[in-house]
Amino acid sequence: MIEEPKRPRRSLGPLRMVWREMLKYPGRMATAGGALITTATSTLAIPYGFRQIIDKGFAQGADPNAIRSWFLMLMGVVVVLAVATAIRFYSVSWLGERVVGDIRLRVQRHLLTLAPSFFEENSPKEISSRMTADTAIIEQIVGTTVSVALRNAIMALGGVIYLFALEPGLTAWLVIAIPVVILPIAAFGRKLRAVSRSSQDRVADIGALTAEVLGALKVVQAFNQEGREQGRFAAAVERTFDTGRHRIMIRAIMTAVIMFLIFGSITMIMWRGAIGVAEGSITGGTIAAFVVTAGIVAGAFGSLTEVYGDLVRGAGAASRLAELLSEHPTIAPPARALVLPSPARGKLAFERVTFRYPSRPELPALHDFNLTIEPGETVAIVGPSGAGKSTLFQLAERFYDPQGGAIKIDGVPLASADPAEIRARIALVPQEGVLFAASARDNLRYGNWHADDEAIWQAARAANAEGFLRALPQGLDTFLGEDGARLSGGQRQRIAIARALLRDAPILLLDEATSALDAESERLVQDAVETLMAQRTTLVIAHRLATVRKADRIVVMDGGRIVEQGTHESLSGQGGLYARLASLQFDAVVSGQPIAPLG
Ligand SMILES: Nc1ncnc2c1ncn2[C@@H]1O[C@H](COP(=O)(O)OP(=O)(O)OP(=O)(O)O)[C@@H](O)[C@H]1O
Repeated sequence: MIEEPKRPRRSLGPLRMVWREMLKYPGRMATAGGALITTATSTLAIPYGFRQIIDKGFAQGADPNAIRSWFLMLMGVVVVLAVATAIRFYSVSWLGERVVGDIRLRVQRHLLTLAPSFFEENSPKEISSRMTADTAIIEQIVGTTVSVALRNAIMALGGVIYLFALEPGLTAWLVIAIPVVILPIAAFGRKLRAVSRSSQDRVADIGALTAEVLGALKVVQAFNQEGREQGRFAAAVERTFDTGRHRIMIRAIMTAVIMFLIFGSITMIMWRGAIGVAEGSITGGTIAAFVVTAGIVAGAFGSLTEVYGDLVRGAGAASRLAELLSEHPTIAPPARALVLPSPARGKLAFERVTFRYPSRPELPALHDFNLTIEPGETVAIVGPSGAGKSTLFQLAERFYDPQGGAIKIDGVPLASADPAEIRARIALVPQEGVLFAASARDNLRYGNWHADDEAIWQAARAANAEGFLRALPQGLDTFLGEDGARLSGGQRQRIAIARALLRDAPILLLDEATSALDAESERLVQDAVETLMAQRTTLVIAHRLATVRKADRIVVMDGGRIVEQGTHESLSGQGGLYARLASLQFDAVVSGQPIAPLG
């Protein structure tokens, strides 16, 4: 949940963004506006009709035809009111849904252009809550609050004018009575909302405490802490009760005060009115119309007092969304992007690259780093955890720009090219096979949407994924479920490999999985990896002995620098970092033990 700011900004300025979105639908706005005015005026016409009916229709010896026409007219007003209300509700709710949909689309489109570093400082969880909670507030503003505000403003104004026309003397009393009634209600309402919020918080505490204690029940029982947990829970229950009692007390007082004020003022006004009727200066119909209209006007003012608070909340939500929209992408195509040479050769070079992650500026992840990978060459990167291996991938994909040096593909510095063009030349196989909640076919085609089933099966075969894909209940149409939960780790990796094969890019960035696989899976994945590496420039973060053996070159990294380079044989004999890492990690593979990560 996005937390409400402690001291909410009172400015309604950010709502301009919402207003601009609404203006894109002038037809709907006009329909909604027309219906709004119609409902407000026909609501006010009802007391006018009452007055006529009471004064004329109920009079002794009245003409039945006149009675009929007055009642028919009143029925007509009621029909207009009902239909216009439906149209108003549909149009404003439509606007609410549409505007929020449009804002969500805009925000998502913008988020997709931002560099990954943005999401390190702004958690995706918080952003997704802005996409749901904040947009829901805006939907309420557009779909309800604005229409409530306008309708009530029209009714309040129209009602007061009608009342003055009807009975100026009584209305003067009413104008004094309205603030006397409304202001305490508004003040109580605010207090009540604050207390309700803290009451909800206390209830949430109870939920959290219950979950915590039940989740750790074995520990609680093993340490004989039942008494302590009972005490903690009892304290939380009492706190909740106290806040609840405070809330209902305010509510009880509020009810008494409001009832007294409302019925008290109505009685006072009726009293004045009764004197008028006795003196013959006011008719019974006028009194009836006056009381009904006064009720409408008071209700309208009451609603208006709530509107401002809602608008402030809406402005807060809009400003949080506007913040996301105003975030500039740090990685963007240059004004005049260089075109990468065609056909692609697949040369990847890091030239004197120095890089620090924006969130850790004090720690260089790469130090004056030089590495050139020739077209078709396979380079295996090994090194201890935190050596900077994954950082090479992040920079090659241009998720970040280095502070010094350059990364070049086929001689073109990444910063001078369009990121989309760079990424089209790279196939990335991440350590964890990322799967989308979609069919197996779409998960594979993520590498290339033009691939037909024949190409998909060919890639699946090459990635050793054909067997399990064919065994799926609906073949390629099988839904892989949230995050591909229905597949094993090894199967997910092979899907990721098949996807990269379909992408058919000249450069392959492969982060070998560190998770232990059984021998059979391991062999299948290894075969698939080898098919994938053939004839491509490959940079592989290696965790398997088979991979480093196959590599043309092994680059050993530590602390963001290259410390050794060579082949498995040459490096094993040197007695350096590689030999140490290899003896710790690879012997296990050789002896058939589960594979442990090298990095
Ligand atoms: N997003 C990030 N923000 C800040 N620092 C980071 C980030 N990613 C990595 N680092 C830091 O940069 C350094 C290099 O990290 P990198 O992920 O490249 O190491 P690695 O060799 O791939 O390690 P491992 O084998 O554990 O994945 C580490 O000190 C790490 O803590």
